[in-house]
Formats: sequence, C-alpha cells, structure tokens
Amino acid sequence: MTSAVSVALATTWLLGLLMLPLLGSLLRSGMPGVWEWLIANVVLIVALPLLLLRGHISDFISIVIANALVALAGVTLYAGFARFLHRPARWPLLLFCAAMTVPALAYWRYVVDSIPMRVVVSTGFTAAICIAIAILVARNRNMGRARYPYVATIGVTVMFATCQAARGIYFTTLSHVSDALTFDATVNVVLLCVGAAIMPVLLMCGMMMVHDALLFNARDAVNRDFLTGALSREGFASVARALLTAADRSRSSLACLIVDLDHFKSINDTFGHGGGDKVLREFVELVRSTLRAGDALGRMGGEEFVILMPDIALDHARSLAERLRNAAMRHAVVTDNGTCTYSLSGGLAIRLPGETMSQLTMRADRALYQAKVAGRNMLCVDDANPG
Ligand SMILES: Nc1nc2c(ncn2[C@@H]2O[C@H](COP(=O)(O)OP(=O)(O)OP(=O)(O)O)[C@@H](O)[C@H]2O)c(=O)[nH]1
Repeated sequence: MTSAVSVALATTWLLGLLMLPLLGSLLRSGMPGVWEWLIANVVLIVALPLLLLRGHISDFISIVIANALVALAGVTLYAGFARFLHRPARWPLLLFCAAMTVPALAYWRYVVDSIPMRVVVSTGFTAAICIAIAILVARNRNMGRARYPYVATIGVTVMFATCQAARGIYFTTLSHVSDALTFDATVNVVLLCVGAAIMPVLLMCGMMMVHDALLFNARDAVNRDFLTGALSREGFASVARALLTAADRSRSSLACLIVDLDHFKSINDTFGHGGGDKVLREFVELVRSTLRAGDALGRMGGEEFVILMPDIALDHARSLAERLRNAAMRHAVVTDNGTCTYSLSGGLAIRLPGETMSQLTMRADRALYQAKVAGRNMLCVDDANPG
C-alpha cells in the first residue's frame, strides 16, 4: 500500500479515536442514534489497522474480514441516522447486507483473484449506504428545525456516494491490475482519501443534528408551559408577534379569544390540586383538537388561556369559540376524587386596523369580564369589533 493511502487511513483512525470522547459526551443527551454512531466508529477503529496490515497478515483477515467490518460500520452508521430520525433501523436486513460482503470478497480473492471486483464490492456497498442515508435524511428531516445540518448531510453523502461509485467504475476500466500499480494511481489515491473521510465527516453531521435537536428542545422547554404543554407567556408573546406581523403583511384579520375556566378554585377544593391539574391538561388537549392548524394557544397563568386565530371572520371565530365552550361543558375528566365536569367563559375580539397585541387582548379580556359578570359559562364578543 502506498504511503499516501496509508497516511489517509491512519488519519481516519486517529480521527476515529478523537470522535470517541465527543460521541461519548453526547450519550448523556439520551438522543437516539448516538450509541449506534459510537459503535460504528469503534468497529471502524478495529477494521482500519487490519486494512493497513495488508501483506503482513493473512489476506483473509486484511481483505475479507477488514472490509466486512467496514461494511458493518457502515450499516451501524445508517442505523444511527435511522434511530435519530425516529425510523426503524431494520437490523436483520442491514446485518444480512453487511454479511453478504464476506462471501463476495472471499470469492473475488480465493476463487477468482480480482482486485477490481473486490473494489467494486466494497465501493458499491459504501455508495449504497451513503445514498440510503441521504434518502433517509431527506425524507425524514424535521421541517420545523434548522435546515443546515440536514442539507449538509444530504450534500456530503451524495458527494461521497459519487466518489465511491467513481472509484469502483475506475477499477473496472483498468486492464492489468496489480496491487502496486492501482494503488499508486493518483485518481485512486484521491478517491481513496475521500473515502477515508466518510466516517468522520458523517459522524460530525450526526453530531450537528444532535446539537440542533438539543437547542430546539431547550428553546421549546422555555417556550412551553410545563403542566399543559400550551405555549408559556414568553412563547406565546413571540408567536403573537409573528402572527401580528403576518396579519399586517397580508392585511388579514386576527381574532383573540381569552378563555377562563369557571369556579376553578372549587374544582381544586373538590377534586384536589392533582384533579385540577388534570382538568387543565385535558382542557388543553380539547382546545388543540378544536383549533385549526395555524392557531396559537398560550397559558396566561392559572386557569386562563389565550387563543389567537389568524385570517378568520368574526362569525367563524364566534362559532369556533362556541364549539369549544360546548365541548368543554360535555367534557368529563376522571380524577382520583371522582369525575369532574366544568365550564368556561370566553371573551372574543377581532383586531381593529393598526391595533397592537396588548390593545387586542385588553378588549378580549374586557369581553371575558362581561361573560363572568353575566353569570359565566358563556361567550361575549367585544362590541368594538369591525363588522
Ligand atoms: N390545580 C391547579 N390550580 C391552579 C393552578 N394555577 C392556579 N390554580 C388555581 O386556580 C384557582 C383560580 O381561582 P380564582 O382566580 O378565584 O378563579 P375561579 O375560582 O376560577 O373563579 P372565576 O374565574 O371567577 O370563575 C385558584 O384556586 C388557584 O390556586 C394550577 O396550575 N393547577
């Protein structure tokens, strides 16, 4: 093996060692896929010295076993991406594919001794793994997240697959292939060096995805109310700003509905604080099933919630609010201290031209107050509404 190729493989081996503590530190995150990536890296760390020792140890170990271990590292890497993206890893199929490289490589070494065919087997396998990862990431990337880690992963996997395929095709075009000749060729050295970068680069892509997911989860935890999962005050404020800007830009309407569960203190007194908590949680589920996809729900505190409905006419907003009030009345929550039924009061306001969010919510709040004063379990609409 030429020194350039040896240096490339030895560098990959060292990078593999450096990746170990980095991946190890991510294990604590509990993110799915990190264990598989760590194992893939370890398998490659074992395989690379066997490849480097070609000529010094038996061909069966340095060719057949070493390349089969590289294939095993590849499928384990794929399984890591699958698990991270919440897709099944399909281990039996992956292990079967990796195991099939053993008879293929043994055949092209001991029955027909063909370097090009061995290269075709190993590069073809690696190219297939890269394409499979690219498809997996493209199909399952989380649309609400940053694009960069996903697009970068798809880009490099396609590039790696192309280089692997090019190396395989290059070898099939060679006529008198001897080990020294083929390994010395510049094209082969360059493509092999690119191939040596696959594992470290894809592990870095995986780590970028994990960091992105951790950042997303941390932001989400700040923006969500712990008990109910509705938006917290802070989370709601930023969503409300975005909806207001969008409404201004598209000159569309925005409805604000504030709802407050009636006599919640007596619900707590009768069914316990745990029972009250369950009512709040189930109420939020109920709201979610009633609202449209683009609507926003925030918990303002206690048993008071605010709902923003973009691009909606007053009549439609009123019927949605009434539907919610009726659904709440029919909703029975089973608690440890018996079955609880409850009602809600609501105040609805449609945004006036140029109105700020606090002016809009103040009018909805005023309507809610009227509903409470008028006896509860009803919906009031602010009379300053347009139309
Ligand atoms: N279980 C539970 N109770 C809460 C939570 N936050 C606030 N509360 C309770 O909600 C109750 C609100 O009571 P009030 O503000 O008097 O309102 P209310 O009894 O619903 O009366 P009206 O709103 O006038 O119909 C208080 O007893 C609070 O302790 C919570 O997270 N969980």
